[in-house]
Amino acid sequence: MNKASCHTLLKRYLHTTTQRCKHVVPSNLKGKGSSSTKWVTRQLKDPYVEKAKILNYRCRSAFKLLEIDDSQHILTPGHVVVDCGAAPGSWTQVAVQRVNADLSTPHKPIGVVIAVDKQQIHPIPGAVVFGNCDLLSKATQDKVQNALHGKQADAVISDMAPSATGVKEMDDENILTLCYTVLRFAVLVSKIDASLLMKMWQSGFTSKLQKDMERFYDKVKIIKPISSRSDSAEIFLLGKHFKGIKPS
Ligand SMILES: C[S@@+](CC[C@H](N)C(=O)[O-])C[C@H]1O[C@@H](n2cnc3c(N)ncnc32)[C@H](O)[C@@H]1O
Repeated sequence: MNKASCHTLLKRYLHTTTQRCKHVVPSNLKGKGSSSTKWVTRQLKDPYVEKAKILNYRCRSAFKLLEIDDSQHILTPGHVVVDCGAAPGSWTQVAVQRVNADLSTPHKPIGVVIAVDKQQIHPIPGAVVFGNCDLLSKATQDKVQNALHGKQADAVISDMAPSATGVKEMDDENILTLCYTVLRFAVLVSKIDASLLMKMWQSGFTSKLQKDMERFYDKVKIIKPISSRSDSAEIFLLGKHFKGIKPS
């Protein structure tokens, strides 16, 4: 293949992939010839990208949640789940499948999944979606709480991440702000025994966050799924068995 047709092929692939999973193209790579080519090459080699296309997931991230849930059992038929930072929607797709999976008892109540993101989310059958809604704002948090119609969440899951600036200290602080927002929100909307799964970038703040989660959850562990790229600082903190808020 000559250089021109290779470039056309990569451009076409980049176009179709970004239609599915816009946020995955790191903004600092967009428009930069060799870096974006490197990114496309990595995508082409990534088996999870291909698998996501075959299984109709909007994003390769689906496999991280599938993998975590297979071993940790966070999502159960009938569950109420809040998915924070949900766009383009692959975690929501997985959650909808898992909370509605019990076909053996047709009258069992079906699960509820509420998805929220500050970007647009295209409709996901079986989920209530709030796109263009920033979870840092009280208005968004109120909207999600109202959509729960008095129910409490069995699981709050968050794959939220800020746009990376490239300045590590700033990026670490930005994701930490998101994590504490999710923790506070989870404490507000969760039922006793609920779970909280959230993404964090490994940093000096990780153990403090883990300790703070332990005030509210019986068990807190750090998970790095195989499907999470090994060169990424991404980790997931999982809190299980929400203890509720004890009066001090
Ligand atoms: C890695 S993506 C999530 C991918 C998603 N879990 C999936 O499987 O499709 C991170 C998302 O966090 C969202 N996000 C970042 N800050 C946010 C905020 N303050 N409120 C809501 N969403 C936010 C971004 O817009 C982005 O869509």
